[in-house]
Amino acid sequence: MKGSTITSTGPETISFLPHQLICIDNGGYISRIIDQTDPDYSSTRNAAKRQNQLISLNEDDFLLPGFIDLHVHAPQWPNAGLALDKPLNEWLNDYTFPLETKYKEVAFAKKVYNHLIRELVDNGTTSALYFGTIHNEANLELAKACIRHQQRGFIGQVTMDNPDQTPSYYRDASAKQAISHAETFIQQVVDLNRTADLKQTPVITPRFVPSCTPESLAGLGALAKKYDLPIQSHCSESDWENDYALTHYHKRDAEVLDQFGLLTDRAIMAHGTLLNQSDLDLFKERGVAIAHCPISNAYFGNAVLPVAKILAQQNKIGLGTDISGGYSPSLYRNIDQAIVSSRMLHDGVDQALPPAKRGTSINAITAKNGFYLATVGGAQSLHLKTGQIKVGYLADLQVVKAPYPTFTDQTPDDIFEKIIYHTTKNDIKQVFVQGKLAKEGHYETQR
Ligand SMILES: O=c1[nH]c(=O)c2nc[nH]c2[nH]1
Repeated sequence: MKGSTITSTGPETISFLPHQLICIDNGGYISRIIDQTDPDYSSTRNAAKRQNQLISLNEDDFLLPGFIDLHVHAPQWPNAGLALDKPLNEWLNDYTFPLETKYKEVAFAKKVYNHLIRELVDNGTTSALYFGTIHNEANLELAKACIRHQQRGFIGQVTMDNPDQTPSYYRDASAKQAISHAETFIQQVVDLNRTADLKQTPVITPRFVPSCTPESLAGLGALAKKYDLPIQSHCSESDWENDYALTHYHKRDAEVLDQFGLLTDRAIMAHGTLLNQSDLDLFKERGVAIAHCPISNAYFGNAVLPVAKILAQQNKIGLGTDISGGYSPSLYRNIDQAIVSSRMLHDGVDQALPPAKRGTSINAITAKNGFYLATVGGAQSLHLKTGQIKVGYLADLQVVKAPYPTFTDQTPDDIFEKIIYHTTKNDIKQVFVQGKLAKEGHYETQR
């Protein structure tokens, strides 16, 4: 591939390099990056051209790493944009659970999941961490849709067996049955992977503390250990959820998950808007990552996650769309919202207060911080060697056409910021996952 690359090199930094040749090996890894000043540049480019394997980007195209979405409720895609003004508990009971129960029909699952995965890939998302439903067969359709559309999926069979907090029409019959279904799903994905080029990963998925019994939480902790698998759940996502843990376990939400062996360095906890300092310290000690879902948090979070503080104290953190608590399938829009929310956290929101009392001491985040979360932060959270354009890393890439013409001279930082704020799926011309084309562009090879 020949063109300009933009990649995150740290929370505050990017590298912007024009005229690069990115060589990708047969396994889908970046094997070499050659600068135009390198004596091998012309011969390598010409050899690729002769073999009909050169993809050349235009001057106003840029090669970025694919994005990593750390929190998607796949079955909620038909509800994206609905009922966001309801409180979390009401939203779950009146909108979300009635929809999720429909996935007992495999044909419905197949239709929705194929549409969703296509949409996410078209928006530049090359890896994603999914909540499915309690239905084994539907979850398997989700894994198949990821393979079909060439996306690296991490897929959870959701566990929710607490009769006090789940409706009778949508719950696991017992803790024992929930654990057995979770184990069956792990084996089904292992079987599916035998014939798949792009491997999918099963994920241990207690929905959240309120919807599980202590027995299922303990069983899932044991299963995660037995198979050494990633774990996902929600943690301290709202006042209601925090109060539930305090009332029922006399512990904080994070401490309950920890008690059951669910906070490991492969765990990714969604939201965390109300994590306190001791929770964050516990997360850091255990290596737990936070999936920051800024659009969803604006509706259900009851607070703004202090991202600058979390980055400064080096907790693991990435970004999630949280479909359908978040309405947008685009991580670009979630980066934008993360920046906007952080500015409001810093400056404050109550205009009746004097400026000195209005905000907080937590700094606003930048486009570079957001880009880091959507790429490097996500990759670290999932233990993936991707998220950067770097030798030895997976070639998970997106080709973005600068959304608007440049009317004036622009620095690399200007170009980068405009891409972050303006890119829509129509500006993403091609997407590659593990070196293979996942979104068709209109490129001629060999230009
Ligand atoms: O944003 C959310 N979406 C959900 O589906 C959910 N379930 C528990 N807690 C949740 N939060």
